[in-house]
Amino acid sequence: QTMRRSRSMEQTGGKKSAGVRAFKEIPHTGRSGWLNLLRFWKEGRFNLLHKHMESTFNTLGPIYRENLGAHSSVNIMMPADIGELFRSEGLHPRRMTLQPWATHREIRQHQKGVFLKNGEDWRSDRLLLNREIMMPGAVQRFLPLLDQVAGDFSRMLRARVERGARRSLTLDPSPDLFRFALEASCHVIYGERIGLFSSSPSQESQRFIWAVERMLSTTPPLLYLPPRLLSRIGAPLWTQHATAWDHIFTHAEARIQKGCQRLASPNGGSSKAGAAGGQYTGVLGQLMEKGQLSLDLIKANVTELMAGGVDTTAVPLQFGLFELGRNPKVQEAVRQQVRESWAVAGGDPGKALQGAPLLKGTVKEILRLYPVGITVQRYPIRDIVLQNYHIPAGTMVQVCLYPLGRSPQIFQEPERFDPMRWAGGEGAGFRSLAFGFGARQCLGRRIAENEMQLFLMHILLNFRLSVSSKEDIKTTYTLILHPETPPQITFTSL
Ligand code: HEM
Repeated sequence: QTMRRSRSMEQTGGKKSAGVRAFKEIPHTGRSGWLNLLRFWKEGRFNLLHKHMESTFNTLGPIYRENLGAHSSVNIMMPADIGELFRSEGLHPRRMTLQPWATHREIRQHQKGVFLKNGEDWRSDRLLLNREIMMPGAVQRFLPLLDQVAGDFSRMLRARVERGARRSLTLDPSPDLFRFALEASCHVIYGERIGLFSSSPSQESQRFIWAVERMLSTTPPLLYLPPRLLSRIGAPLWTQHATAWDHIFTHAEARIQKGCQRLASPNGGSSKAGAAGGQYTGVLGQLMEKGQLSLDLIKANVTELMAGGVDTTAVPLQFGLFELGRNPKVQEAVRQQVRESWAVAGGDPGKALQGAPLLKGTVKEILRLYPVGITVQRYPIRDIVLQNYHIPAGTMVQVCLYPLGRSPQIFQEPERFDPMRWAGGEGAGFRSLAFGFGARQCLGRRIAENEMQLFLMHILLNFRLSVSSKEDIKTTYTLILHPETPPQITFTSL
């Protein structure tokens, strides 16, 4: 495909102006969405969507259109274009609706949380939730809870490692990482520890972890087919998807009921918001005490937070342990800073993180190379011009995070795992976007960032990490990006 542009656009410096005539068609991967979808299906390309995007940008240039089934998007990756998209997202930014999720809520008559809502309804709920999840005061409240879980995880692992004669253990840490992330989510959201680091974690939790994985993996193929039709004919894929969601709702419902009972008990509530006997009782407790959201909306949002909060942190931590293991010098530099900071922080997790900016850089670096969600979508509310192409208002524009993070046009030596790069100017302006951007960015961002940093802090204080092979990990996409085969990591006690 040749990528020709409007001459008059180039003459006006890329700004749409009165002199602009026809805009050329954006390069595309094929005109028919249904033919494209069939090709995707036949070639098993759904699981390699991130690689497909990367190679398409290499072939067609920094902007292209893709039609898949009934969906059509303009795909972009350059920071300047993303900035322009952000400026046109409006007061109620919209991303692509995950229709199978929405259909599940409608069929089961559940309320929708902020992930699925739009317009003023979304905005008013989101502003209330921000106060309990995103604002600095909320972070101060939940930081000690995350620190406790991360510290306990390290102690549990240390005890296992030291049971052997060699003070070292090689394992696939992914099952432990999922337990860590679920334990951390339950502590922050319900104010409750659920004992997942014991030798016999509950079956209920194992089922929850399984259900989230199944719900995620069945979403991408269902996105392109009409879920209402599939539910009517009882298609197996739809049945699996809906059953997985039902499990997730049942798990959340049980925890919420427990939380309600605890808060209603004589010493459960107190004059302090969200506190039971002066104790922080998690996001659920805060929301219930404030009473600004109805109980049904609290349930809907808490369920979404639980569904969105486990794999999204557990999976990048797998990649992170691997990258630190295969880059011993980087690992040592981060550990050095963490040790110094920990020594002066006096057990205060907030202070410890503040004094170790390389931890923040490490998390950014993990998400640059392995963004959990590979795209962020927006529908601009006004016509915009990207790469000299005219994009009408209402077009779905996708920011493609995987190609962005690995582009030599955007990052120097992008293949190098280098947390230091974020300390310099390289990070400025729409480059670190794994959590999205603007008012609609990830609601769990502060939880996730702190959870991952504290996890890595305790691991680096206790263990040296190594890997037997430095080969790149093959990745696969099932709504989130994860390793095709989880890497083995060697933990050696320090
Ligand atoms: C490394 C971990 C995570 C990553 C990379 C991530 C990424 C994202 C992204 C890209 C979005 C869309 C943002 C946008 O459209 O601009 C999003 C939305 C969201 N995320 Fe996360 N997420 C992570 C962890 C979490 C956690 C731990 C939770 C819950 C505790 C969570 C809950 C949500 C919710 C509720 C939304 C929808 C927000 C809205 O539409 O207003 N995420 N996330």
